[in-house]
Amino acid sequence: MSIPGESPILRTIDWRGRALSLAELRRELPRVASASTHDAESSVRSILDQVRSAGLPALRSFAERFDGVAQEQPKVPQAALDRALAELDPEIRRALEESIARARTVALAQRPEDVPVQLAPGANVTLRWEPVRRVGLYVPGGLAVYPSSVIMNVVPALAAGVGSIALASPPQKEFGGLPHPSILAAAQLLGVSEVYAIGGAQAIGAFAYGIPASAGFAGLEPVDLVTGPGNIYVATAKRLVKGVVGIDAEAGPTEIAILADASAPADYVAADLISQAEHDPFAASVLVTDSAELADAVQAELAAQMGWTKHRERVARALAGEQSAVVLVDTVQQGIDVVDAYAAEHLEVMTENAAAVAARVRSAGAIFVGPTAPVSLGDYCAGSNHVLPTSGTAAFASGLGVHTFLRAIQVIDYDRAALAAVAEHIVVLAGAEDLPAHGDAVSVRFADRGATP
Ligand SMILES: NC(=O)c1ccc[n+]([C@@H]2O[C@H](COP(=O)([O-])OP(=O)(O)OC[C@H]3O[C@@H](n4cnc5c(N)ncnc54)[C@H](O)[C@@H]3O)[C@@H](O)[C@H]2O)c1
Ligand SMILES: N[C@H](CO)Cc1c[nH]c[nH+]1
Ligand SMILES: [Zn+2]
Repeated sequence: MSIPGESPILRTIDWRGRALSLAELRRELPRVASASTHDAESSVRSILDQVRSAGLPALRSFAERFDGVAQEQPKVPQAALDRALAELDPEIRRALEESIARARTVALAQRPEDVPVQLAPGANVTLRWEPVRRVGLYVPGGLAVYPSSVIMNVVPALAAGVGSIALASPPQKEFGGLPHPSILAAAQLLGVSEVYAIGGAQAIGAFAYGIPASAGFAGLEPVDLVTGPGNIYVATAKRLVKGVVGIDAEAGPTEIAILADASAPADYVAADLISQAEHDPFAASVLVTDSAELADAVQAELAAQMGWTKHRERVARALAGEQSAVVLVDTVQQGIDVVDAYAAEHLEVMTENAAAVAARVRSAGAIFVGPTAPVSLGDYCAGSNHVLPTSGTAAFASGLGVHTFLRAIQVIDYDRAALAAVAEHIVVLAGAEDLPAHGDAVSVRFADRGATP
């Protein structure tokens, strides 16, 4: 299928006959978005500093500079939320409602139970799940607008029992400086009324540090946790405010890796690679295959499909970037080793016995099994969450879910007899650590206090 003389869309990394080295893989298939995150760091740091020190005037100036919007204050009035839902296209409303229903079913089922453990009569340790008090949810709106990300952020937060939710999305010039109406409508559908027209790093700063009230603006209370996806500026800002507030995983520019063998339909593979490349020029699309024939067929399909795909310029930049490639391997097992080392945000498995192969994968934000589970399904309507770890952080981080919005509190409840049973061990260990006051704090409870006067 490859067209002789036509240059391939994706570069090829030939890993056949080579042992896998994580360091080499990282060098040959770099996360360009991650490298650019470091470049963005100094400008993002300055944005955050200005938001922290100047508050509202800084937000105004960034809205003007980055979004081309003259903004008095960023809070979206309730009337605008009402209007957005009233005017929402009924077909889009039905699709959003289906997406919400599926996400909610999954999120509610994933709520963990408390874990009470009795170690002896009167000796109890319980793991108690408590929702985060107040969260700030970011919904992107630069190159594309993401009402689906409203759902992915809000539904698990509500399922976890978060009591206070603020949401921010970039102001849009063509909508009078408000976020896109579909975003407002999705927020209103979910009952979120604290919505701000703030984009990028400045939104993350506003959530982390809060914005004091001033004339005509009631202020923005700082949050305890910031979640949500975004471009390199958003991802960098989240990384920089971590510690001041909690963050979910890094959910930066989108990535798709596809592990496929000769059984995979080349047109599906190409369509899926393009689907995620259309998010961002920094998006990564990677095919890992043991079939040189499939690789050729996918290259030809990419060339054909790029002829008609709407955002072909963005897609072409993403596919031509160093972050995108075809990786040729000897076997599907070697392919599993490569995708494990790569730890993609999204991994599709399109091989014979896809479920069995997927079960052997250890690192990915989400795994899509077989030819009828494309990433687009998870983006909108699978019931799974599309806010997922990027840049290899899937090696240690998870996608957004109810767990993101919960904290595990350990509750220790020992009665006197239960404490007495371990008192000696505590005194001994405290002595071994040369922290005798720790032992004394136990011994005092068993000392004879004499008769009460
Ligand atoms: N990993 C995930 O879970 C996930 C999910 C959905 C979307 N995404 C990603 O989210 C991103 C959305 O990006 P987007 O750009 O469309 O929207 P965005 O809302 O993330 O970014 C737009 C904002 O970026 C800021 N900005 C633009 N240029 C800037 C500059 N030069 N300096 C500082 N700030 C600047 C502006 O404030 C603007 O409002 C894409 O990369 C997409 O792949 C990731
Ligand atoms: N693929 C994105 C996650 O990286 C999510 C998304 C939203 N809309 C379309 N796609
Ligand atoms: Zn997508």
